[in-house]
Amino acid sequence: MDQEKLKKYRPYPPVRLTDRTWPDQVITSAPIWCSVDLRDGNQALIQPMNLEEKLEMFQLLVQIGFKEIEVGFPSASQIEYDFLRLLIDGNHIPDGVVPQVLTQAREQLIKKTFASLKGAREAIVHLYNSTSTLQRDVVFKMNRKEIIELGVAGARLIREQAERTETRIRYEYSPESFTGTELDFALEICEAIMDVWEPTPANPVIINLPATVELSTPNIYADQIEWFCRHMKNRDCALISLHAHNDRGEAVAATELALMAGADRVEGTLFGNGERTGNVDIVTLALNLFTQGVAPRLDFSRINKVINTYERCTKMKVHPRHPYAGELVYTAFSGSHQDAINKGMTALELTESGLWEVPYLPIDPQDVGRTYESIIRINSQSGKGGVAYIMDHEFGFKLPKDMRPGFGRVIQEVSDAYGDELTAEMVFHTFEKEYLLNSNGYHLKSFNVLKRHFDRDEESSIAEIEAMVVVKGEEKVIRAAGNGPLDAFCTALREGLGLRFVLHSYHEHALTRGSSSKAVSYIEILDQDDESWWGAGVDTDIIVASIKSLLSALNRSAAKNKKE
Ligand SMILES: CC(=O)SCCNC(=O)CCNC(=O)[C@H](O)C(C)(C)COP(=O)(O)OP(=O)(O)OC[C@H]1O[C@@H](n2cnc3c(N)ncnc32)[C@H](O)[C@@H]1OP(=O)(O)O
Ligand SMILES: CC(C)C(=O)C(=O)O
Repeated sequence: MDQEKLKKYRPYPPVRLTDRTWPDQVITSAPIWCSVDLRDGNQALIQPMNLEEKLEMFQLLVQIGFKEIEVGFPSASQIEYDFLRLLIDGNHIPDGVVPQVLTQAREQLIKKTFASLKGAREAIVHLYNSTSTLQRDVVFKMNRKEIIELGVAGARLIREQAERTETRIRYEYSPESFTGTELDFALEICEAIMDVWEPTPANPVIINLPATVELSTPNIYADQIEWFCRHMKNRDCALISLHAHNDRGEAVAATELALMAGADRVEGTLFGNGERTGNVDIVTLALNLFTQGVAPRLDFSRINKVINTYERCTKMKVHPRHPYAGELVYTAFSGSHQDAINKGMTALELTESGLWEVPYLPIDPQDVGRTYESIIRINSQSGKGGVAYIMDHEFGFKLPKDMRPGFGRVIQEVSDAYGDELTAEMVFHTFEKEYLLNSNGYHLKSFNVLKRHFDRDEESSIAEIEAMVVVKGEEKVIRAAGNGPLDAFCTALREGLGLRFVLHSYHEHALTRGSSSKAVSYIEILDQDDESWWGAGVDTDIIVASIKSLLSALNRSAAKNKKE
């Protein structure tokens, strides 16, 4: 980049706080949450929500468990005002949920805000004015004293109005653009406002310290919050609230560190909707707590429902890689991840610890209402572990470990040629084509066990079989005896058809999914060149499944020799 352009920017100054304590703190409980989806989120939409959408969003927020919801800026426009009226007149605000409204420190706006609240049981009135050096100079053209007077005048009017209404009013003040404000000045104006409102420990004020624009690394926001909490008078009369924006992509981290630094409350939005790069994402914050074993006191156990309502109301899309919620966040395409997840899921079935410990998956998808189905998806980056996972979890085929590399290579070839993701059905179809339906060489027409005797020790067990096998379109009857039907069939193939191979390994299991009465058999042979070939066969009769499986291996070997 052009070096000259760097001269336009300067580093953010650190906070002088050498004895900071927040790095040693651990978050052990959820903060008070306040959703600002209907105000900060809504004001950033290309098409702000209409009344129906606002109501649907409000009801979603209530279902999630928010107890404080900033429902708008009722003095700003008719629709914002009407929404307050709809909530109050329509009795849509459940007990225990407090609506919050935002206003500037301007007389007409404050009066209209109170008019909008008529009839509400309780409300938080949120006053703000900008305090940063930049806004003082450029927007307000006021010095520090005048900015304090503006805020204090607004606070006085709010108190007067609050004393005249039946609604129980709680107060909130934001020195807007706090992170662009000198800390001592932010403290001075907040204390001046608190002097007007006279909060008590039983009736505390909310002091909201917003990173209106995210300007620094998260540790500096945490330092600012710790500094503020340590220097303010009457700390016990205030709830310190955070309101981070995501301009540097660090809003979640900044909020977490600032909670460690002593804040009590968080304002944010679902999926981080909000001005520019958005507000802090409450879904991520809450589920980050959840994965540490801390109750988030918000319910995201049906995340898809939350996504659907959010997308419908805001007309925004949740990114496929959004933490905890994105379409792809519980999916591994790459081979080594799939292998590790497959092993982790299997280990989980065996452990009694009750702990969720699966590589690459920090949360159990089922805890947010997602299924395991999409954990592993197959494309050209995938490996044998992922393919085995799909065969097992989607279709109930537990491929023997030594069979997996061969089928993995088959899938790799198919996905390379296809150039796109393979669905689970395509994986299974490939398995069927490669192993179960590959009857182009030897094909079983009939199979009979003529005589069967077995003793306990299998020392003098004997079986005689007769089978009709179609070889290149021609039916051939073969017979032989052996110590079991499979052994007899091998001998019949060698003696009757002149085939040369050795049976190397054998596996079988019942198929529990789909066709519950069937079994699958997997057989590995070594051909005349000592090369290994796996086959598979499915049947209601396990012996027939093993015969089919042997023919499958022979056919695969023959097809390879034909190619050469
Ligand atoms: C960081 C945040 O998200 S803060 C919330 C921002 N949200 C919104 O602004 C959405 C809703 N706002 C609106 O619809 C409009 O801005 C309204 C209705 C509130 C006000 O509208 P208008 O008065 O017509 O216009 P506008 O917003 O441009 O007013 C700017 C004036 O308000 C002053 N002002 C801005 N913020 C404040 C404040 N918090 N307290 C007092 N005065 C303020 C400005 O200094 C400016 O004064 P000037 O006219 O003397 O230059
Ligand atoms: C009004 C304040 C809290 C705000 O939205 C911000 O600073 O981002």
